[in-house]
Amino acid sequence: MRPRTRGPLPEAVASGQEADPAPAGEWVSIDGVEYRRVVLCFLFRGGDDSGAADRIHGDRQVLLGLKRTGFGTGRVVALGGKIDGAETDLDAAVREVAEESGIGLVPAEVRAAGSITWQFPARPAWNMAASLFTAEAGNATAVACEEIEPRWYGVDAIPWQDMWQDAPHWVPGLLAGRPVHATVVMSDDNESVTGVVVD
Ligand SMILES: Nc1[nH]c(=O)nc2c1ncn2[C@H]1C[C@H](O)[C@@H](COP(=O)(O)OP(=O)(O)OP(=O)(O)O)O1
Repeated sequence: MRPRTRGPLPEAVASGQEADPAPAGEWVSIDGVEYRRVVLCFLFRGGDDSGAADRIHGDRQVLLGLKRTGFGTGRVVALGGKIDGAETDLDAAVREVAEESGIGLVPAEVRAAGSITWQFPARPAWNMAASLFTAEAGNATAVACEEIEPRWYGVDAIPWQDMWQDAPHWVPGLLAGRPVHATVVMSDDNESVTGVVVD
């Protein structure tokens, strides 16, 4: 992706037939399309984090959460959310993990793991561009908050049916320890997927 501008929200994001008020947050223009800037952080524990090819087996687990409020309510998602003001993507990831799970990460131990854009052509106000991160959580305990109910899943027991429909296209790479760069275009129902490119 090629970010061209970065800054406060546009007043509205036009969809052709309608113009939704743009949700608060930081917006970025990529190849002429506006996206709200967000972060996602996949926390892991147990198993083998050495980069071995068979690392996805064994007792390795990833922390996901049931979204209870806001965008994506009812879906299982990775921890994350909007970038606030001038904070860095890394700072946003550390803050969101703390807010949504109570787990305090050391920024230097959080790894950049790529990027993804989600385009909702029928609802451009929902377009988002995420920086992806991964981190080891050790034996830290995850605590639920109002917005999300975190839960550990075996990396070979991911609840795909409860996640966004695009997740099976790009999450497995992260679970296998590979950085992911993906673009997703959602269908007009804002649920199914029209196009996905994953590098
Ligand atoms: N198609 C999609 N597939 C996916 O797996 N995650 C998606 C997605 N579209 C958006 N997301 C994620 C990215 C982002 O972290 C999250 C929504 O951001 P937020 O948690 O900031 O939304 P909220 O409306 O809950 O924000 P607040 O009102 O500030 O709590 O949904």
